[in-house]
Amino acid sequence: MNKIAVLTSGGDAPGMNAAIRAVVRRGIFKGLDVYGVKNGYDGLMTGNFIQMDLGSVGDILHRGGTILYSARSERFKTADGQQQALAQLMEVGIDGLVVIGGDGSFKGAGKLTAQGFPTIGIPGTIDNDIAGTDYTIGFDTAVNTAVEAIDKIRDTASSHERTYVIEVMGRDAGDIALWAGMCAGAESIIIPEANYEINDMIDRIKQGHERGKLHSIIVVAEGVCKGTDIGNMIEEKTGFDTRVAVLGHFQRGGSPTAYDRMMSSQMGAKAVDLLVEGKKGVMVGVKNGQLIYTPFEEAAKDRHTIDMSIYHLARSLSI
Ligand SMILES: Nc1ncnc2c1ncn2[C@@H]1O[C@H](COP(=O)(O)OP(=O)(O)O)[C@@H](O)[C@H]1O
Ligand SMILES: O=P(O)(O)OC[C@H]1O[C@](O)(COP(=O)(O)O)[C@@H](O)[C@@H]1O
Ligand SMILES: [Mg+2]
Repeated sequence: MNKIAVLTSGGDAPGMNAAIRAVVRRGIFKGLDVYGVKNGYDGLMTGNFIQMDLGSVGDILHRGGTILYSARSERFKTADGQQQALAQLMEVGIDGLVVIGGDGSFKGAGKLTAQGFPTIGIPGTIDNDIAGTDYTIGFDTAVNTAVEAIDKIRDTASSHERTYVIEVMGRDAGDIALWAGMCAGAESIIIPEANYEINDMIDRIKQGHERGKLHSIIVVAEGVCKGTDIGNMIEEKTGFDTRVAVLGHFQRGGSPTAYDRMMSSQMGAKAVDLLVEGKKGVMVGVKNGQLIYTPFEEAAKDRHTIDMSIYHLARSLSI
């Protein structure tokens, strides 16, 4: 293994830059030439490579986003697109590729491995929705951003005695909603992993009101429904003054937390070490605090699980 490349793909996540830095610096430390691929799989197909030196990743550890840019590429999903990417990798003489991204990106990386090209994945998505790892880079920062926003909304909700529905990100997963809801003391948390009963939620809001709790915070994961749908139902069934806030892409930006920087640094270095050891077709992950790796197919086969004990605890603490 002499030359490796790294790219970021799918939705960006705070900590991706820290992971790029770790891949580049660990690669150079191990005597490798390291290339960055710009614009994810799009750049792989068009040969948008740049050689990275130690200074190229200076001053990025603390920055959100990704200096390599990210993309979602429909063309790369085709066999033709994948052949084109392999041809570009051959032309530059790249021996191994590190893909920082989410579940979709690893399906793509798996296709390259199936053609014999060594690829290693690093889980980078705010959604924390990847099986084979307890943690994905960016989740902690996104949750902290959401909690900070909800705390601020609570101030005004309380002053105006309003009910607030807050829609957070999570395409198919409720992790951000669960953690943000728990940590910001939401009265109800609505996630795709648990059946929600609208009447139960309404009863909880009404019971709170009867006890003198005149504002309520409901957190809903975007994967369940729109916050406005819940807001309209609440207003209709309670008559309480209700507002809806959609946190949106705000959750994807910002300086990564210390935890995200730590995970990015460890996973980035581990990915390079695995390539050097001759591993391919695996995703780096963390289980019970230990760095591990899982074949892409296994990570894709299993469904990511959420800790439902947190859901039940949150319900019991927000009565
Ligand atoms: N089945 C697939 N085969 C090949 N490439 C894929 C496949 N699924 C996704 N990809 C590639 O990975 C990119 C990122 O996937 P996406 O699901 O958008 O984000 P994420 O990786 O964050 O989950 C897609 O735009 C596409 O180029
Ligand atoms: O940036 P886009 O294309 O609007 O995508 C939004 C989606 O991306 C995410 O922010 C992150 O998801 P991925 O990491 O799978 O790309 C989801 O929470 C959200 O549903
Ligand atoms: Mg995804």
